[in-house]
Amino acid sequence: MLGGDLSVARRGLMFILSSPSGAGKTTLADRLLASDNNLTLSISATTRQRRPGEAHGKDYYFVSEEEFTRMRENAEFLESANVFGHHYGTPRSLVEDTLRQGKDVLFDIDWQGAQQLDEVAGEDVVKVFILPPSREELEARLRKRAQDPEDVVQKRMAKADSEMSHWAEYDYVIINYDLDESEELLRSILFAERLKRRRQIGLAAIVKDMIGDG
Ligand SMILES: Nc1ncnc2c1ncn2[C@@H]1O[C@H](COP(=O)(O)OP(=O)(O)OP(=O)(O)O)[C@@H](O)[C@H]1O
Ligand SMILES: Nc1nc2c(ncn2[C@@H]2O[C@H](COP(=O)(O)O)[C@@H](O)[C@H]2O)c(=O)[nH]1
Repeated sequence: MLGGDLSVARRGLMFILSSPSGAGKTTLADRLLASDNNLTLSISATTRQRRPGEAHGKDYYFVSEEEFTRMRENAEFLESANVFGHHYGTPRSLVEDTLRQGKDVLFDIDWQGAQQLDEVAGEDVVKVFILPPSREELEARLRKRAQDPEDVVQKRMAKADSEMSHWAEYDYVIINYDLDESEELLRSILFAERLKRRRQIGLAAIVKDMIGDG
C-alpha cells in the first residue's frame, strides 16, 4: 500500500483538507481512510444539527452550545471556528495521541482551522485545498448530496467565493474533476510527504549503522 508501511520510525503529520462546502473533501477523506492504516480521522465536535445517516462519534461529536463552550474554555480544542453559523472544533487528545505513535491525522476543516493548526504545529502540517471544477458544479454537488435544505445550500454557495479565496494559503491545490483521479493525487502527496527527511526520525541511526561516522 502506497506510503502506509514505511519501516523507518517516523514523525506523524497533520494532513489537512479544506474546500468550499460540497467540493468533495469528505468523500475523498473517506476513500483515503478506507485503505490507509496509518491515517486516522480527526473527528470534530460541532453544534450543527446531525444530517440523516451521520453518527455521533463517527462523523462528528454532536454537542450542545453549552458543551462546546465548556470544551473550548477547558482548552480541549486544538483549533475552533464558526463556520456557516455553527461552531466546529478539533478535539486535542486524539490528535496528540495519534501523532505521538508516529501515525498521521487527517483533518476535514475550513481555512480558519487550517490557519490555526499552522500556527500551533507548523512543520507537521500539510495543507491541501480542494477546488470544484466550477461554481455550477459545486452547486450541483451540494444539491446532489441532498442532505441540506435549500436555504442551507444557498448560504453555503454565498460563502463559496470567500472560502475559495484562501486557496493560495495551501501547500497543494487539487481541482476535483474526478474522484478516482483526486484520490490518487492525494495519495501521492501523502506518500511524498511521509518520505520527507525531517519526518523520518529513525533514518539517522540507520545510516550511521551503514556508514559509521564517516
Ligand atoms: N469528483 C466528483 N464528481 C462528482 N461528484 C462528486 C465528486 N466529488 C464529490 N462528489 C459528490 O459531491 C457531493 C458533496 O461531496 P462532499 O460531501 O464530500 O463535500 P464536502 O467538501 O465534504 O462538503 P462539506 O464541506 O459541506 O462537508 C457528494 O454527493 C459527493 O458524492
Ligand atoms: N475549523 C474547523 N472547520 C471544520 C471542522 N469540522 C468541520 N469543519 C468545516 O466546516 C464546514 C462545514 O462542514 P459540514 O460537515 O457542516 O458540511 C466544512 O468546510 C468543514 O471542513 C473543525 O473541527 N474545525
